[in-house]
Amino acid sequence: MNLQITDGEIDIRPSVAKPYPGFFHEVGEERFRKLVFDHYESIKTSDIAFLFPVFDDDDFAEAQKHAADFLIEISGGPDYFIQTRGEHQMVGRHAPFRIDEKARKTWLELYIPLLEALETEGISPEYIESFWNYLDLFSMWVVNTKS
Ligand code: HEM
Repeated sequence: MNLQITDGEIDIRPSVAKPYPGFFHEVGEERFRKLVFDHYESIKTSDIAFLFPVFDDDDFAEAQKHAADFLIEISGGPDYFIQTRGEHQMVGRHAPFRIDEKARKTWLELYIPLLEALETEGISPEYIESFWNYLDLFSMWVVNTKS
């Protein structure tokens, strides 16, 4: 399975394909939520923890839920994010946070062991890769600060 991080550059926003719907269907909503939950848990002890509301359990749980709702929606699941948060506006929603290329790479790296675990659980590598490719490219959109 090929989970490589592409070098990004500030203000370069590539076109991005959504993950294959087969990824969400094969993983299932419960396991998908656990994936995003686990990613946020690993953020807590990472170099990018300072960007997130790690000192407020309720705010952190809300952030976790919003991220899962969004990724489920983008992966072909129910439109939870639009219903509760409105328009996606991901660039604007990330604008208050100083996100540089290094932070992006850390954010992505934290997904790698979690996605490798899905492969060992029997999820098709090509589905996992399609989700990864989405994260790899779309994460470039939210970089707003020079390293
Ligand atoms: C594919 C890439 C990404 C997606 C799909 C994504 C998605 C989201 C979503 C849906 C939210 C919640 C927005 C809201 O409900 O208002 C969010 C919040 C946030 N994201 Fe991202 N994100 C991505 C990449 C990143 C990266 C690379 C970083 C930083 C390294 C980052 C940092 C944050 C922060 C700090 C918040 C605010 C947390 C809070 O609610 O306090 N995101 N992201």
